This record gives sequence, C-alpha cells and structure tokens, in this order.
Amino acid sequence: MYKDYYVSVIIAAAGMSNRMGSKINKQFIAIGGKPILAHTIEKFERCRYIDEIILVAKEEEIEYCRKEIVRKYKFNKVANIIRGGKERQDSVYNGILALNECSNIVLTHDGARPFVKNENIEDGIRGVIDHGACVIGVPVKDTIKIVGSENNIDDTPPRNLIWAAQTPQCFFKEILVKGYENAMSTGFFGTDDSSIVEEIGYNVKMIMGSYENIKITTPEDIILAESLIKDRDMIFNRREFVFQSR
Ligand SMILES: Nc1ccn([C@@H]2O[C@H](COP(=O)(O)OP(=O)(O)OP(=O)(O)O)[C@@H](O)[C@H]2O)c(=O)n1
Ligand SMILES: C[C@](O)(CO)[C@H](O)COP(=O)(O)O
Repeated sequence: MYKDYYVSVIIAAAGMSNRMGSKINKQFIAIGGKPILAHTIEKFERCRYIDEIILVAKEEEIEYCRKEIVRKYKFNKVANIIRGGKERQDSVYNGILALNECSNIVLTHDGARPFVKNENIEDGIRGVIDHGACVIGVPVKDTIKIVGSENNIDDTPPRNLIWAAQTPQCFFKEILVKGYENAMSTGFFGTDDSSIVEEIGYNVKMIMGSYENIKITTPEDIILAESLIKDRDMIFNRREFVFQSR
C-alpha cells in the first residue's frame, strides 16, 4: 500500500523530564522490565511501513541510547541518534535535518508515548496520503475551561469540538519542512508540530487515536503505564467489561 513512499519517524526524546521530577530522563524509567523509550521505539521498529527512525536525544545521553537501547534491543531501523535542542520543536527540527533524502512522509512522535498502537501509526501514514497532514488524537472527556488572570474562567469552549492532540503527527515532508522553516525564521513557537504547520495555513486532519496512547509526564503516569503493561488484558477480560472489540 505504501511502497511508493519512504516513511521516516522522528522520535523526540531529548526533554528534561521536569514535571516527572525523576533523577533520570523519564524515558529511561523501566516499565514491564524495559525502558519506556525502548517500548516506544519498538512500536515503530515493528511497523512494516516505517523505513527509518531518527532518534533525538540529549547530547549527554546519546551514547547511553546507542548502547543500552538501540543496540541492546536491536532496533535496526534507527538510522541516526541526533542531539536535541532547548525546546521540543528545536529537537524535531534537528531530526528533520537528519532525514534520509529519500524520505517523503515524516511522522513525529514523543519518546514518552510508549503505548502508541500499530493502527495509530498506519492510520497516520494513510492520513498523510489522503490529506497531506494529520494528527492522532482523542476527544476530551472533561469539560475544558480557558482560565485567565487570577484563575478567572474566561471561557468554556463546546466540549464536542475539543480534542487532545497526541503523536504521531504526520506530514508530507515538504509540508513539515515549510512549517519549520517558517517557525525558525519568524520565531513562532508551537508545543506540537501540527500548530507549526497550521501556522503557515495548511489544513491538518484530526484522526482518532487511542486513550491508551498517554504521554508519560508526571509520576502518576508511571502508575498508569505499569497497569497498562501488566493488567490491561486481565481487566478487559472481566465479565463486566463486555466489549464488541477492543
Ligand atoms: N527540548 C525537548 C523537549 C521535549 N522533548 C521530547 O518531547 C516529548 C514530549 O515532551 P514532554 O513530555 O514535555 O517531555 P519533557 O520536556 O522532558 O517534560 P517536562 O516539560 O516535564 O520537562 C518527550 O518525549 C521529550 O523527551 C525533546 O525531544 N526535546
Ligand atoms: C506533542 C504533544 O505530545 C501533543 O499533545 C505535546 O504538545 C507535547 O507537549 P510537551 O510539553 O512537549 O510534552
């Protein structure tokens, strides 16, 4: 289906883990006996449509990633381990500069999202072919408030219009490059890659992801992650969970 495309994924793993408050990079914390980052890379290593993985890491962690993750788990699709930058978008931009010249579809993914499903990855690639740019996400479950000064609630946007963007975020390479060239020249800051592409006027599609595709950010997420690894199937097999398909 995708034989005409060379699909790269940039896995951003060069953050400071400040909100986790861990002594080590949160992506090196083991869940189910394996570092979070290894779980994440494994999902793209196993996806038949991914041709190249560019890993972006903190300079002082590149050798650890090379020895203790890429070589140890034999992630042969990892073509390069690149130094990250101050912000997530700086790290992604460094990854863009390292892409194989054959690449024409680029996915960006958080190293801190180890529970991405193969269907999310494939849906994202298909979304690029059909729409040029797309984001995996889920409708929010809570009512969202816009909070201004002195914690005053300024607005309550209609919940049926609000989605939580996840990753992978997926683009034809030329669209992503144009967005990043604009951001780097204008100083536009985005907390995700879609906003950087939206900024230059491209229409980005939202594609249904999975509520399990959490971004491991604070300590509570480690508890959720361990449960997703250990108890997921046991929980879903309970009699009271009668699912058509899961
Ligand atoms: N300069 C940065 C900042 C973030 N990331 C990566 O982008 C993903 C999402 O970022 P986030 O969850 O915010 O990670 P941190 O920036 O490490 O978290 P914090 O904001 O708590 O420090 C993570 O996998 C993180 O490693 C990155 O590659 N380079
Ligand atoms: C890209 C992202 O995961 C989409 O929700 C999110 O914006 C990353 O934010 P972070 O502060 O870099 O974790």
